[in-house]
Amino acid sequence: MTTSTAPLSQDELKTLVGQAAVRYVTPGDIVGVGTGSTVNKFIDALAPIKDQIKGAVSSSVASTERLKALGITVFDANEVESLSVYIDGADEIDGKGYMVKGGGAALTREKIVAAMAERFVCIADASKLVDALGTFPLPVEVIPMAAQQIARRFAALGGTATLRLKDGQPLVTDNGQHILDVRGLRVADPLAFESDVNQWPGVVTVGVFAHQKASICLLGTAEGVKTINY
Ligand SMILES: O=C(CO)[C@H](O)[C@H](O)COP(=O)(O)O
Repeated sequence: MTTSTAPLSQDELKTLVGQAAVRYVTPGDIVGVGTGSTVNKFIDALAPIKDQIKGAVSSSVASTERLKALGITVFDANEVESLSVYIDGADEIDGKGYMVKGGGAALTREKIVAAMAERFVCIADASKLVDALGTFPLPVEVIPMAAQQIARRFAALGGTATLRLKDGQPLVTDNGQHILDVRGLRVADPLAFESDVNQWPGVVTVGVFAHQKASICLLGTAEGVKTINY
């Protein structure tokens, strides 16, 4: 008789990488924690070792609430000088560790916390690995009064920017701003693209993470968790 094993679902792959990320947490750490469904698995996996860590710096209201519900202390980023590790998901990650992030609208705080950390450990299921960034609609957090001006600048580059909505209204981020999702862009040079767009008046943060790229990716695959070092 032959037995076949069903392939792991995307959710199961997220659980695997969330659990695998715990080994990058050192006792006594304050851990940088990202946002999203994959990070939620990591937060859940932190719970059993919560007494071994000092706490976390969180990148969103949602992650803060989840951490606190598990009894993990959440520090304000201003109270902490640096972090040894920041753990977060991605919408896309390429072969150099450059990422697109912001599908969960938390990109600005994610970049701030990532910038505090010595290492960025990206946790992602295999669907997030890409040859080149640009298929996932690029999130850009913007000051509302600048949204149309910024959308026109993306149109000049060949992109189509749409205001992200929630319940029929413009989504308001944790920072009180709006999100544009830009389709049809090719991000050939992520470092230059990030620097350029971040200079546009009214852009709070562009969701290309090239200056704050991943140091390591824990990729959930059918064969298990693959560790990619950049
Ligand atoms: O950037 C993010 C949130 O702003 C997330 O890391 C990204 O959207 C991936 O989310 P998920 O783990 O739910 O697939």
